[in-house]
Amino acid sequence: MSIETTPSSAPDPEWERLVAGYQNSPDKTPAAPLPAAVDLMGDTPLTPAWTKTRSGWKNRAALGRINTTRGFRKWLRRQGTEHGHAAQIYRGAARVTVWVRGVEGVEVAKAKHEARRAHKEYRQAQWANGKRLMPGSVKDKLAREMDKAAEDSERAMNKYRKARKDARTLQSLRAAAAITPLAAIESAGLYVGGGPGGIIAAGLTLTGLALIGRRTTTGELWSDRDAKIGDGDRMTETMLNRVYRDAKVIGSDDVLKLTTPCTLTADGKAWQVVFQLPSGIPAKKALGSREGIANGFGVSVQQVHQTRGDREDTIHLRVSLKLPFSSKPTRGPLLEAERANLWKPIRMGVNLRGEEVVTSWVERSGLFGGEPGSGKSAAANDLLLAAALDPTVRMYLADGKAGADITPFEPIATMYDTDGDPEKLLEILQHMWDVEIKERRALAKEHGSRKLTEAMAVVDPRVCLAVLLVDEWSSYGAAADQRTRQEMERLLRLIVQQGRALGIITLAATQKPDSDSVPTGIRDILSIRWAMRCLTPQASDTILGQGYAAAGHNAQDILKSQRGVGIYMDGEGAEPELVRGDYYDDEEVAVILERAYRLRQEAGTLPLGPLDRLRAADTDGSILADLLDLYDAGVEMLPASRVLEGLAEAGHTVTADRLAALVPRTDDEKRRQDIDGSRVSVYPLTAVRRAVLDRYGITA
Ligand SMILES: Nc1ncnc2c1ncn2[C@@H]1O[C@H](COP(=O)(O)OP(=O)(O)OP(=O)(O)O)[C@@H](O)[C@H]1O
Repeated sequence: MSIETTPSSAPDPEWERLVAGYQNSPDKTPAAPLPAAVDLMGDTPLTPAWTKTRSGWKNRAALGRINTTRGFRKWLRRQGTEHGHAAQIYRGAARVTVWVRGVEGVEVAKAKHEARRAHKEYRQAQWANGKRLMPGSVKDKLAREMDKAAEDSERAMNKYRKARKDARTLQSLRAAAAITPLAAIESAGLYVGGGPGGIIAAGLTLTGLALIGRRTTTGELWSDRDAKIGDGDRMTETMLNRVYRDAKVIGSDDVLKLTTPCTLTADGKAWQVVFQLPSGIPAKKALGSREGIANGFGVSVQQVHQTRGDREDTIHLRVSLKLPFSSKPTRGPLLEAERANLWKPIRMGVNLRGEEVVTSWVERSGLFGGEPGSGKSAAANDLLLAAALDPTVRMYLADGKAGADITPFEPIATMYDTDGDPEKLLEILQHMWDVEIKERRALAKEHGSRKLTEAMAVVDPRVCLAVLLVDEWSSYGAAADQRTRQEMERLLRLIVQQGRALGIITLAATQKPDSDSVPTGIRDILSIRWAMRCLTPQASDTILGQGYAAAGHNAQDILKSQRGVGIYMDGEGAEPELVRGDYYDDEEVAVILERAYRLRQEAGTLPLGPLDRLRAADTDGSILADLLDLYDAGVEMLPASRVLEGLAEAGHTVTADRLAALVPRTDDEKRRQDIDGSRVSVYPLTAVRRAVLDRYGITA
């Protein structure tokens, strides 16, 4: 049987027909264009047509402006760091210099050391060889050693010279390598573009150096993406939803509707976003879940700040990258201010965004509270020092703690109590009610109004503001008997209520803000509140108002280290915010008060001292004032003859009988005393003071 075969190279028509439709070589024919896809979503072209409209261009321009401003702010922020361009250029120049110097210096130093050592050995060998009286064999040996040392020294010296020469050559080469391109660029710039070309070329050189120095010595590169929160993430929409879900503010299927994107604040200190909560979830729920939210972001509660927007479902969230207010406080403006005007709003401090918080105190009163050392007195100083620098303002100051906080104000205060004495506070309140309020009411009537205003003050110098500070009311309450306490409360309430429109600003400060220490009736009419760190949410609510702690404004959250920081509520209806008061240390307070004293001296508004008031009363008052002047410091009694003599010198004709009638003495005080060896009739200082108080109500 034979099998018919065909050679493999022979054409096979049947096979050719089968593979005719398949090509295994690249197709040279151009592919037919595919038909355009149907625009199912209706979103082509990619750049919507509206962007090319007038308003579209306007929007683009606005966006461009925003981006430019942001870019500039970022650049400015960067300049203060080691990534600033000046720092980069400096680093670049330093690196180039180091490179040009090279490392050959080590070799040269080594060779130099070797040469010195060899030379020293040669000198020693030479010295040994120079000795006389030694056997010839030893002398020969020493001579050989000396020759060898000379050779070694010569060799080491040559080596040192060569190392030095090599180093210089390499340094010159590197310097040429570094300088030639710079010189070439500069010359090209000058040649092509003249002066401007030279400047551009210098700019290029600096850019080159900045590029070389862009890494810090620790190898870090600049990135504005380092604004991370918590575990090191940037705030994103996904993160936000996760955090609010985990904190159980929204359900697991709910999503927050972002009104703005998550962005860094202009100062680069926090992330911020505005969003709407899903339908049916009140802002209160989010505001009350600060701990959970802080936990979700991995930051401390103090770093999370939420405020309600203008709608019940809108939240403004700010997450600070660092603990806010942990840096040094900024310098208050009063140190530089020549004078102040209390009719205008005054600066109290700065808020979280670093913006200044200003408040108008006209027709307002305030309550500052917080645990001891939280910064109440410093905060009160923001108002008191501004008031002091307005020479028209009368100041009434009382400190129940009997501390030293208001002592520096004594020379300019109309009345003050720094002893925590309830009787003295009562005297101040009585004076304000009987004199200040009465005079002011009459003045307002004269101007045909029920209020005293700045416009009236401009035309009538008698119209002015007055500040009443009652620090630590509770201490006065505790030290007073029931009748005095009730009277103090009654008067304070009347002064706050009626003095408001008549230009009297009342400020109460307390360490323990509860209803025992600040009577509710008074607390409710004090409209500006500042809650410094408190020990309980209840104490915080006592200052700010019921329900604020639950709504996320809890002064207990303020850290002990954040002194002078408090939740500030500037009048009715205002959203509370965290504010750090301006701080003036004791020396700064003294400087400001010295200026305040001078201003008042020039304006003639320094308060009358007790002796001035006594002199102004009547002739007897004038005699008593001069009599008090006779008692030098430390003198407790004066002989009657000396008193009569002193009064005659002061221009008063006073007989012994008239003096006895002016200054009544007890039987004990009338008893004669031994003075300079003789028994004489005397007038004790206490008797004179008593007479002044009984007759004129003045404590001298
Ligand atoms: N705004 C502030 N910035 C920085 N430090 C401050 C600020 N306010 C207060 N301090 C610091 O806190 C300390 C205590 O402040 P301050 O005396 O005002 O507290 P206080 O609440 O009035 O205390 P007390 O109730 O005992 O009188 C100050 O000595 C100061 O060091």
